[in-house]
Amino acid sequence: MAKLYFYYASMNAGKSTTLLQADFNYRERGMETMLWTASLDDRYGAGQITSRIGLLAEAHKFDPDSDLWAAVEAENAERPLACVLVDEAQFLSRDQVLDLARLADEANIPVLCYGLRTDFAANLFPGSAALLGLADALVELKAVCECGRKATMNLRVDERGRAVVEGAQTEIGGNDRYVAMCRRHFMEKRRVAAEAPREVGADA
Ligand SMILES: Nc1ncnc2c1ncn2[C@@H]1O[C@H](COP(=O)(O)OP(=O)(O)O)[C@@H](O)[C@H]1O
Ligand SMILES: Cc1cn([C@H]2C[C@H](O)[C@@H](COP(=O)(O)O)O2)c(=O)[nH]c1=O
Ligand SMILES: [Zn+2]
Repeated sequence: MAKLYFYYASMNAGKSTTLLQADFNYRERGMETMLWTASLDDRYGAGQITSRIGLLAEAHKFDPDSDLWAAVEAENAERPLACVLVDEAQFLSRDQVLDLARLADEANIPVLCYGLRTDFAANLFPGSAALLGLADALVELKAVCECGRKATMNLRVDERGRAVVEGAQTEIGGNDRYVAMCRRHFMEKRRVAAEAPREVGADA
């Protein structure tokens, strides 16, 4: 029976690299894959999965209205799929995760999702919460904090590198906006930022 996998990590842990490697493994054996990524993450051009080490591939784009069940079923009828690979899975809705689970259960297509566990405030993303609840297999990928511990958290920083403790959950960015850290250093940086006196004119 096919499974729904969730490969989760902080930023910079090699999620996109691992996805592209898995895709390559299937395709070099002559098997068909279907790649997806979030349309809102347009750092490298919408509809492209790019890893920091330079690998890249074209992908289908999902947004909150995308019907993943219908799109994958239609593709599978054209060319039988060995698996479906989804990057930026934290941005899936709960209903979309339910559709991915159904693709594994009813269409027998393995679905491999890659994404963040938590946001800059240590809260689960909707897609991650649904995947943690529904996936058959949870696999943690690892990044390293500046202190050498496992980096499980994502610190959002401003242009001067100071922690940002408030804001919208979604803010697209890369190494300029986020630093992967262990929990201890994540908490420490956020506490320092929360206690720092506000700059005069900061709201102007
Ligand atoms: N030039 C490079 N050569 C080898 N590894 C690199 C290079 N640049 C970045 N990396 C590594 O690639 C990883 C980030 O890969 P990526 O797939 O983009 O991460 P994620 O999708 O989890 O944010 C990090 O471990 C980083 O150290
Ligand atoms: C922590 C956090 C991240 N995001 C965004 C920033 C990036 O565009 C993606 C994650 O990219 P990855 O390197 O492929 O893991 O998610 C966000 O919108 N809000 C957050 O709190
Ligand atoms: Zn640390």
